[in-house]
Amino acid sequence: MKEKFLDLLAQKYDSEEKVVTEIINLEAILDLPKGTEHFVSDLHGEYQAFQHVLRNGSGKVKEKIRDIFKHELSEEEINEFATLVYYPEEKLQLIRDQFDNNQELNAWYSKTIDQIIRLIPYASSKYTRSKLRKALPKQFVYIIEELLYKTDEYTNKKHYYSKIVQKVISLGQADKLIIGLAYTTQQLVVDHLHVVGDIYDRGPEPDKIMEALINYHSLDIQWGNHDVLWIGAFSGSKVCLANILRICARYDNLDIIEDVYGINLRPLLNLAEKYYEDNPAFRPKRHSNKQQSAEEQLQITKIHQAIAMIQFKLEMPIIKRRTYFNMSKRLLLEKIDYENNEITIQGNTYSLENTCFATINPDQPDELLEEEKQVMDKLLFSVQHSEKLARHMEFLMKKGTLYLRYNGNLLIHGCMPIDENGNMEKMVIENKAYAGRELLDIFEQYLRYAFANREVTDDLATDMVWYLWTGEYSSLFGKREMTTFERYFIKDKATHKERKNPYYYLREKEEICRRILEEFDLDPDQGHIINGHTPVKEIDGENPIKANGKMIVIDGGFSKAYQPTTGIAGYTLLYNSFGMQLVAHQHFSSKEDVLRNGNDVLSVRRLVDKELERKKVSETNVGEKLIQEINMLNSLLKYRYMK
Ligand SMILES: O=P(O)(O)OC[C@H]1O[C@](O)(COP(=O)(O)O)[C@@H](O)[C@@H]1O
Ligand SMILES: [Mn+2]
Repeated sequence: MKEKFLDLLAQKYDSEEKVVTEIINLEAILDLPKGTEHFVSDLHGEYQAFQHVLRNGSGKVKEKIRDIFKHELSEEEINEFATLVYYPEEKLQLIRDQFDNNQELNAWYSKTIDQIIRLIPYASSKYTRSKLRKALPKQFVYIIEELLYKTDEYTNKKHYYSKIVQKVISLGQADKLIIGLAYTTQQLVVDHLHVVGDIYDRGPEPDKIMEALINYHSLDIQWGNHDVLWIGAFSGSKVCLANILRICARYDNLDIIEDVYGINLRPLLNLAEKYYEDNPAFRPKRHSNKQQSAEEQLQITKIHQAIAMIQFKLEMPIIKRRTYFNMSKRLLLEKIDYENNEITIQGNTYSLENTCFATINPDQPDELLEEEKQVMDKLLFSVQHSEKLARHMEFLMKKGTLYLRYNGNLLIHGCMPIDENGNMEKMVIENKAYAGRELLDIFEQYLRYAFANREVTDDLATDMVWYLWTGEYSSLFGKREMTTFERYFIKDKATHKERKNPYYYLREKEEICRRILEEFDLDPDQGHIINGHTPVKEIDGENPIKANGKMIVIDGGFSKAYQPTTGIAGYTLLYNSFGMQLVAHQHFSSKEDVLRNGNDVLSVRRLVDKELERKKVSETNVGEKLIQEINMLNSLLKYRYMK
């Protein structure tokens, strides 16, 4: 077996020199400082704010510019230059408009090309030449390398370099070169991105975030509860589908469904028009600047009710067929006194407000009307046949996992379900108990199975994806129940409360975090848990760094809808060879504001951890793989060349 494998490897490395060169190359990489990891979470459709953070590397781009040019450029010029690196196309356009003759513009080009060429070696100092080459704009690799590797000792070459730059400008290539190098810089500053969940829902442009991620050079995703809801819908779960439509209606984002993913909402609208009226509890949240007519608002309000009622009905058969989901408390449509418009929950009776029960048969409240059934069948068909959605969901599956162990840290969107004593909570699935890492692994297996078998819509795997959205032992939800029904129909706020898993107070304790890290076979002295999911209320003095630095919560709320409660516009985390830094972002106004005023509200930094010695690639996940490769190549060297 081993010989067979080595024979195959020998096809690629077909000479002694090739094997040796690769070994030397890999050994050299192991000795380089580790690349910068960038962590973001809870993007919630806020593409503009997200891409800004992505483009500025949470402040790293400006930091590099400042390091090099602080003695040469004013703060204003540094801001200008940084903006050019973030948004090269738009910034170039603005700059071109400022000059009224070509001579001045060309002088600007020449100065700028020189500056950006000086930035590249600094930004790439941690990488091999080959990695840098891969990050360069392809059409200009030769020219850029000539410019990069100039040495001042041969002054007679100086003329030659300025000739190259002049030629680039006179041939009208300056813009393209600057744009290419700006993206190279962005790419060099962050080596790898982690998206710790919740790309979808609430904000208006999750699809654009997905496109940006698809085009990003290196990343992984830990699914959030909202992401699995979309995966569930695509995998055939009608209740997940009803939920995503309900949330889109609630946040006035139905154009994502219709215009972006091409799903026809007409049948749903017809149903909604037939059975529903205006209803204050279902009017869309006004959080965008979108202009909307009264008629449009009314339509959305009706759709919102139609789909919410379908959702409540669809939940019931699942709760009944999966008793171990332990959700019988959520069979609310059965607990309603339809004559008196009241509901009794755990012995307390509440009157119901803003009800819209026209499609409910009180004798069998979970029964869908024939029309409702047809609407859901059509919607599911269109969802599963949307090419764009398929591409986005496939990418989520390819890059995503429920949790990730990476460079000693545990990345997980929500929580590890634990009890008051910090023990891993057990869930019995099909007569077998699972807890801790095993539970998360089985959840992920079900999710992958549901995705692979999309034509089946009511098997355990498909139901389980919905459980991940709302079940008490879901590591993504982390609460005991979701009180959507109560929030629509019951005034008493006490019924709206969603009790959190004990994890959310116990994670303040170092001891608990250490136990969880151990559960995942991670070194508790070295590792951290990195969570998203729960907005950190900076406004109330909540600290995102918990448990003596073992726990870091980076959901500061990109989501505009949640910013008033957090008082901040999101946290991100950076982890480079010197340690970890938490970055707090202020409210992002707009790209236009950044472009015109260089307004790039500087992020506050908090040091999470400082490495005593600079961390090298050899100590990382990537390093581990490289060491394995080196071992294989050494075996090949022995086997083939007797060395
Ligand atoms: O703010 P909304 O739209 O009412 O949503 C509230 C619902 O969202 C959730 O908080 C889940 O979403 P998050 O993952 O963003 O917290 C539920 O627990 C809750 O019922
Ligand atoms: Mn979440």
